[in-house]
Amino acid sequence: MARELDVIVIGWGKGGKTLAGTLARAGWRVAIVEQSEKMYGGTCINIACVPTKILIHDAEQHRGNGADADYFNTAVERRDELTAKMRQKNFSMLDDLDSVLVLTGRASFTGAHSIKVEGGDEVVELSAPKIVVNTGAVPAIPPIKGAEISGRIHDSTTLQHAELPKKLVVVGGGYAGLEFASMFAQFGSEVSVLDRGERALKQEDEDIAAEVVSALNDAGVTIITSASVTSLSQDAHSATVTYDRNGEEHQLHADAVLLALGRTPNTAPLKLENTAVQLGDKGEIKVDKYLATDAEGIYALGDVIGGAQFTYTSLDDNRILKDKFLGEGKRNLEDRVAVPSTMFVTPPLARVGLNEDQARAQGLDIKVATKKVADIAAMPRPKIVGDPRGIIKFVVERKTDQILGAALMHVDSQEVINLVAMAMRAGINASTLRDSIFTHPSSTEALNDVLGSFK
Ligand SMILES: Cc1cc2nc3c(=O)[nH]c(=O)nc-3n(C[C@H](O)[C@H](O)[C@H](O)COP(=O)(O)OP(=O)(O)OC[C@H]3O[C@@H](n4cnc5c(N)ncnc54)[C@H](O)[C@@H]3O)c2cc1C
Ligand SMILES: NC(=O)c1ccc[n+]([C@@H]2O[C@H](COP(=O)([O-])OP(=O)(O)OC[C@H]3O[C@@H](n4cnc5c(N)ncnc54)[C@H](O)[C@@H]3O)[C@@H](O)[C@H]2O)c1
Repeated sequence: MARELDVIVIGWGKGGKTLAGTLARAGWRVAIVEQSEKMYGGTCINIACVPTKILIHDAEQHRGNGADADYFNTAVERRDELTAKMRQKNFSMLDDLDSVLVLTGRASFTGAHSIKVEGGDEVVELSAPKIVVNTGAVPAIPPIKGAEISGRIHDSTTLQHAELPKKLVVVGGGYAGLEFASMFAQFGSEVSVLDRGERALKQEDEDIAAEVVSALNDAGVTIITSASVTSLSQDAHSATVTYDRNGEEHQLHADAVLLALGRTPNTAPLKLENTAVQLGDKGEIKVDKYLATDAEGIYALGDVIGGAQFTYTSLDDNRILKDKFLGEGKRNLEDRVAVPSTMFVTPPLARVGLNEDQARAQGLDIKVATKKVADIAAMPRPKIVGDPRGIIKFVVERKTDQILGAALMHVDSQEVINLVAMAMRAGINASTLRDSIFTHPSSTEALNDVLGSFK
C-alpha cells in the first residue's frame, strides 16, 4: 500500500527544500526524497556553489609559485568541514519537522500521482495529489571519443576531489570552466582552456571579455579559442586532449582534464513515461509560467526545467509554487526581471540586463559609461584589498535615464550587482543612483563616479 501525503518533493534542491519546509509548517503532510545521503541540501552546498567558492577564496589567498599540494589540501579540508556542517544543518531543517517524511533513495514515477523510492534493498511507495520535481541537472558529456568521467578526465565534482594537478586542461569556457581555470591557476596549476568560440566570453561585450581574459592571463591561464575537441585519451601518467583549430590538429597533455560543457536537466531516472509530463528539445521538463507540467498535479522547478541554472532562480521558483499552493496563484516566471549573475573568476565578473551589443542590436538609443577600476579615484576599496583590476560598464536608455544593464568586474562586484539589479527593478534611474549616498571606503562608491561619465 502506498503511503498517502499531501505533497511529495523529489530531489533536495534549493527550491524544493524551501518549499517542503514552508508547506510542512503550513500543516501539509510532506515527503522529500533525496537519492544520496551525501546530497542532503542539494547540489549547491555539496558539490557546486559553496564548495567551489570556498576553494576559490583560498586560492585567492595563495601566495606562492607552482602547484602547492599542501596548501590545496588544507583548503580542501576546510571545504569538507564547512560543507559537512551545512549538509547536517539542511538535513535537520526538514527532518526535525513532524510533518516531513525524509526518504533517502532514488524516486521514479509509477503512475500519475504515485512514486516508488528505491534505496538499498528497500522500496517505499508513496502517493500524493501534488508532486514537485526538483532533480537538478547533470554534467553534459559530448559524444567525443574518450569523453567519459573516469581517471584523469573529470567533471566539476570529481575534479574537486582529485589531487592538485600540475597541468590542467579545461574544455569549455563557460561559468564552471573559467571559475575552475582561475582557481586552479591561483593554486599554482598550469592551466589551458579550450573554448570553441571565436573569442572567449562571446556573450559579453568585447571590452568586458578582454578585461576578464587579461586577469586570467595574469593568473597564468592560457585560453585557446576556436578549438574543437575531437578526442580524449589517458594512461597512467597523463591525459591527452586532441583538438581541431582552423583545420589543424593539435594536442595538449595534462595530469587532469575538466569537461565543463554545460549541464543537462536530470530526468532520466524518473520514468516520466508513466506520467503525462512532456520534455522539451534539451531534455528539460516543460512547464508553464506557473511551473505546472503537462500532467495534472505535477510541478517542476530549478535546473530541471531548463533556462538559467542558478541557486537563486531555483529559490525564486519556490516562491511561485508557494504562491500557487498557499497564496493567490499570481506569481509567475514573467515577474522575473533584472536577474543578476556572477562568474567567480578573480576579480569576479557580475552582470545584469542588456550589454551594449544587445542594446544596440535592439535599436535602443543608449548612452554608455565605461571605466577601468584602476582609473576610478573615488573607489579606493579595490586598492585597499590589493586588487585594483577590472572594469565597470553601464548601459542606459538616453531618453528615460533607465538602467538597461551593467557589467561590473572588480572585488565585491558580486555584492554591488544586487544593488544595481534592485535599482533596475524599482525603476530607480541612473542619475538617482549616481547621486546616492554610499559608505566609504566601499566598492559601491564607484557608482557615484562611473554614472557621471556617460558618452
Ligand atoms: C561547479 C558549479 C558551481 C556553481 N556555482 C554556482 C554559484 O556560485 N551560484 C549559483 O547560483 N549557482 C551555481 N551553480 C548552479 C547551481 O548549483 C544550480 O543551479 C542549483 O544547485 C540547482 O538547484 P536545483 O534546485 O535545480 O536542484 P539541485 O540542488 O541540483 O538538487 C537536485 C537534487 O535532486 C537529487 N535527485 C536527482 N534525481 C533524483 C531522484 N530520481 N530521486 C531522488 N533524488 C534525486 C540530486 O541528488 C540532488 O540533490 C553552480 C553549478 C556548478 C556545477
Ligand atoms: N557562479 C555561478 O553562478 C556559476 C558557476 C558555475 C556554474 N554555474 C551554472 O552551472 C551551469 C553549468 O556550468 P558550465 O560552465 O558547465 O556551463 P556553461 O553553459 O556556463 O558553459 C558551457 C560552455 O561549454 C561550451 N560547449 C558546450 N558544448 C561544447 C562542445 N561540445 N565543445 C566545445 N564547447 C562546448 C559552451 O559554448 C559554453 O561556453 C552554468 O550554465 C551556470 O548556470 C553557475
